Amino acid sequence: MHQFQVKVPASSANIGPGFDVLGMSLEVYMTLDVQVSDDKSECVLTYEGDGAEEVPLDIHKNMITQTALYVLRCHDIHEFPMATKIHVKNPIPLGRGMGSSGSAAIAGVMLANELAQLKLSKLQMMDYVLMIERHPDNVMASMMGGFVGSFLRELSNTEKEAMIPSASDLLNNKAFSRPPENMGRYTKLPWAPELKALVVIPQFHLSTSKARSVLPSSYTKPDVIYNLQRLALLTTALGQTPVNHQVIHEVMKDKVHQPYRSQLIPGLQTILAQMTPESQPGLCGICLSGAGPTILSLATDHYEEIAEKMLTIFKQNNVECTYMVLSPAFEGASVL
Ligand SMILES: Nc1ncnc2c1ncn2[C@@H]1O[C@H](COP(=O)(O)OP(=O)(O)O)[C@@H](O)[C@H]1O
Ligand SMILES: N[C@@H](CCOP(=O)(O)O)C(=O)O
Repeated sequence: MHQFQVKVPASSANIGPGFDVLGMSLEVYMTLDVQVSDDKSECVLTYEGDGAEEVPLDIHKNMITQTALYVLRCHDIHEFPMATKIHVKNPIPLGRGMGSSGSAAIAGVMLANELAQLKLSKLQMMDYVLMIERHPDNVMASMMGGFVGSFLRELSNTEKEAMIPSASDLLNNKAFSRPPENMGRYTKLPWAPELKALVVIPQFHLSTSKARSVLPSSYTKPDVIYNLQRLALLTTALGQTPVNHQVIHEVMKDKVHQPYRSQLIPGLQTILAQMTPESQPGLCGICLSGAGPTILSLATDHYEEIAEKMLTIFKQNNVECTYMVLSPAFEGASVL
């Protein structure tokens, strides 16, 4: 009997101006409890947690097991070992901007790595994750842990061909290509210990693909410079202690994705305009978490007051929410 547990944290990506660059892992974990026995029974997938009514239990339709089967196919293995039993416990809200799809892709790659004893490192596993997620910010933070900056190296023309099949076609075995090697690069960034993440989670879903589809294909030079200036200072400001609330608030502003996504998230513009360190003691910065609709606030205290103010504004826009106060998950994804 081979037993193991895969544990993957949620993430909050972008952190304002760091679109597709910055992300932080959050102490909300999805776990997979896996048993492989010697009997000849079928593979069984069970699930509890967010979205239980929508997550498919067919291993050829569930994103976690589809990802695992894709990784196995890349190693000329075409099925799970007989009698593999996988129980998923997932508190990460689906489709809310807390990295659920990234965490699912990571879990699937780590599942394959363990089942087939592929002995892939975290960075080697990231190549497979990036064939599914295609941007490194959320998944590098979940995989490596903490506050993380990342980028994708330039690919050769041959390597670019490997990226032609869509993630969906790879997952559904409608196309096949192996990942280019060492695609992702990252660095762990300092984090001020007094900073906590307050996530206010609207009850409606917003798919990342939808939220990416409303972004323009080009930007003005002033808007690019606006984000570059803030991004450069943000990576330092979040690591300095004591934190400077006013500086963090200013350098967490964005003009690359949030203005275009506000049409999809009622209340976002009002919240970003009204929530400042002056109006909300304890608040540092505030931004969309990933592709949304969740909003991330970084604060040093008064978390409940900050949350209640945002819940009120969302309620005025007919949006019901929940909230969590979280620290970064500094250890990232793991197999126990
Ligand atoms: N634990 C999971 N198990 C299976 N599928 C998942 C899981 N988590 C996420 N997904 C898939 O990813 C989708 C959400 O991905 P996405 O739109 O990128 O939103 P998010 O901001 O949560 O990453 C879900 O609708 C589901 O199809
Ligand atoms: N940079 C991406 C981040 C998506 O994060 P997710 O948690 O919503 O999957 C984007 O903003 O599209």
